[in-house]
Amino acid sequence: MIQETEVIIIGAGPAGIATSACLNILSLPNIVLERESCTASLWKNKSYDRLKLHLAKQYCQLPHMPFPSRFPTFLSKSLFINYLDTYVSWFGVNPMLGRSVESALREDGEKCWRVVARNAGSGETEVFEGRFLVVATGENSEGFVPEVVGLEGFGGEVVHSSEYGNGKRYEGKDVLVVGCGNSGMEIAYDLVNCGARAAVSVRSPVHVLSKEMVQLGMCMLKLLPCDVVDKMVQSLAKLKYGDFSHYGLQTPSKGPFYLKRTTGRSPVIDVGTMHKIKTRDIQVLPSITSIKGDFIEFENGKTNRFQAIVFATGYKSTVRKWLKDDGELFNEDGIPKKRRPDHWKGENGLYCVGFARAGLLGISNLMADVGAQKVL
Ligand SMILES: Cc1cc2nc3c(=O)[nH]c(=O)nc-3n(C[C@H](O)[C@H](O)[C@H](O)COP(=O)(O)OP(=O)(O)OC[C@H]3O[C@@H](n4cnc5c(N)ncnc54)[C@H](O)[C@@H]3O)c2cc1C
Ligand SMILES: NC(=O)C1=CN([C@@H]2O[C@H](COP(=O)(O)OP(=O)(O)OC[C@H]3O[C@@H](n4cnc5c(N)ncnc54)[C@H](OP(=O)(O)O)[C@@H]3O)[C@@H](O)[C@H]2O)C=CC1
Ligand SMILES: O=C(O)C(=O)Cc1c[nH]c2ccccc12
Repeated sequence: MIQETEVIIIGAGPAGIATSACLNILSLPNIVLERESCTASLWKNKSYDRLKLHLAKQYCQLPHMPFPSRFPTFLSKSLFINYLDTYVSWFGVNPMLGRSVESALREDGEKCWRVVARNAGSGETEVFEGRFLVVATGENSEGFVPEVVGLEGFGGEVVHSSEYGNGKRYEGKDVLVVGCGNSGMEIAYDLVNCGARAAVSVRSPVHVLSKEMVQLGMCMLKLLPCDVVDKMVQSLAKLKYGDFSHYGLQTPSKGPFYLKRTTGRSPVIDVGTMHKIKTRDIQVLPSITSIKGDFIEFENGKTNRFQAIVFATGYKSTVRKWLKDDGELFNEDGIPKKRRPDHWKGENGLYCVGFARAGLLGISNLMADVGAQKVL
């Protein structure tokens, strides 16, 4: 049996549920397909316990439902999840859960998209057809772990940051966190607070700002050019944190907001990690070259023993595995070829949401991007 609708939305994270809500308001029939057993699975099941939103709440709300004024400026994960659950029920979003999309294609001459999904309950495949297809599977669909010589022989525990809840079971252990993005830097801090000895392996320069500096920068960007804002927040960062190069952390030559705009890479928003690096409670180490048993060798030639590794090495989009005939919308990494605000619209009824390289802010801005082009 083929299930027919107007719009098929793949993914029930913040982007997918926001899209369905907007369509429900317009009374446009839609089906949301979600591979996991709940909505917003990244937030509910694949992020560490102490996670808080780094951006102020006005940058993280979904369309048509502002956060209540009683909510704090920076929401905890649980408050954000409560908000998402309320959003889903308020706008009648009703995803079909346990449906992992295996292919989506639009054959030549056909007027609709045909989507095949595996039902986790029955194990059978199901077919859906719709005039429009919205890809909302996210930039963080799958954890990325790099190939490291000798990793398979490592004796300790190895997890990706998406599997890390908290540091309780690492108490008293030596743990290496690979990657110094927001996940890696916060997990290292959490590990030390839980009684582990943590080190972070860093391969590239990184900006570190406080959440207040980011908030100030975002306000100033409405009035001032990016390079001026970058200079101001970098001066504030230097005043607050000082020079971290002698601890092993270099600063990029381009500014933090310029890099966010041009590459999507976020600055690290410090949650206390920098102080722990200063007090040498967290060690900064260079890239890994190889692993021999429990010993990990680094680019500076030094070798240290670790009992666990957390790969906080980022994520991959999985669009390329199942989306066929996407025209020119996505590149080979499953990320839109065009930059915001032109990134969301493909051809033949194909759209994507949540790929603006701007987190929740990109989803929050969705209606502004669409409105600016007068499509709806
Ligand atoms: C640890 C962590 C913390 C973050 N914190 C912030 C933050 O504080 N602020 C911020 O702005 N951004 C943050 N982000 C970025 C985050 O990705 C976005 O905020 C937001 O979750 C993106 O929403 P999304 O709906 O586009 O993607 P997701 O939330 O990833 O949702 C995509 C959904 O698609 C489903 N899916 C994937 N493939 C398939 C398939 N083949 N078939 C069916 N369903 C599928 C997934 O199961 C998932 O539920 C964070 C990311 C991580 C990893
Ligand atoms: N509270 C919040 O708001 C939070 C937000 N986030 C957001 O979620 C998204 C994902 O963040 P995150 O999980 O930190 O992933 P990121 O992609 O931001 O960071 C990955 C890190 O791993 C490094 N890395 C990748 N491959 C290798 C390799 N082969 N060897 C060594 N290092 C490697 C990268 O270095 P390189 O720079 O050299 O590529 C980078 O430092 C980001 O947008 C982030 O801002 C995450 C956590 C908390
Ligand atoms: O949390 C993220 O990864 C984001 O992309 C959110 C975000 C959007 N614009 C920014 C500018 C500076 C820091 C974070 C963000």
